[in-house]
Amino acid sequence: MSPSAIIAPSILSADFGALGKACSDTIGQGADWLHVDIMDGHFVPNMTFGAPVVTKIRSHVDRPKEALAKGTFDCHMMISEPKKWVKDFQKAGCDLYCFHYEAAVNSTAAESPETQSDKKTSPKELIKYIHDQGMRAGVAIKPKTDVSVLCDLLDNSNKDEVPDMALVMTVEPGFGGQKFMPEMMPKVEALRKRYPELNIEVDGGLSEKTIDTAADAGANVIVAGSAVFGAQDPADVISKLRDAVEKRR
Ligand SMILES: O=C(CO)[C@@H](O)[C@H](O)COP(=O)(O)O
Repeated sequence: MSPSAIIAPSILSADFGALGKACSDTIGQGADWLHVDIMDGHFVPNMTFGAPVVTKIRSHVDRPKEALAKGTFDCHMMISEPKKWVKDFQKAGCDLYCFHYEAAVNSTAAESPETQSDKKTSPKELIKYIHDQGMRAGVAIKPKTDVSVLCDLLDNSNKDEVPDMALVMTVEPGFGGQKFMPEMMPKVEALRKRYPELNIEVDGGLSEKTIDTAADAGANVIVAGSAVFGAQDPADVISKLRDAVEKRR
């Protein structure tokens, strides 16, 4: 049986002027996780916010002890230097640090003084580093990236270096409100077939109209920004997204 449905509203579509309340409201409306889009204006052509904002919004959400409980902060790091910010986000209350494979393989920047000699960190080293800080690690791929890069990481026998979640982007990262790309579904199908228990997240253009396609392919972690925060009844949308995933398990 595949893992249970996890609905993670993307707060990119929330009211940034009242972000703390928006986060606690969406958890109250049935969301499991909060999907927090971190953009640096370099890896993607848009900017959001950094760790200090995560610290503040974290204080608005109850945090049960279990790591994968309601209110898990699922931070989607659309940034060019993913290793540089691991410790800051851990301190801020991030539970799941999801970096982009493309950023990790291209990152050549020096980070904190302790890692300055280590100019390049491989994705598997970065996963271990995230685990060492006590967070779960996710790896995201952009639409043009082949799913085989995720399989290579997931097939590693050293569990410390294996991601806890795979994120298949269903839009080009950078903005909310874009059109879902159904042509990404073969990636999700391939992952689900090979890793029945993996948390597979899809992100971009998910709504009541597109959820069946994603759920049929095997996605169980559903990110939805405009569909939830733009809804008259967000609780109803969250419930419908969940039902669509659950009925296929
Ligand atoms: O990562 C991103 C965009 O880069 C997403 O998380 C979007 O914020 C999802 O928004 P919708 O497509 O659901 O409106």
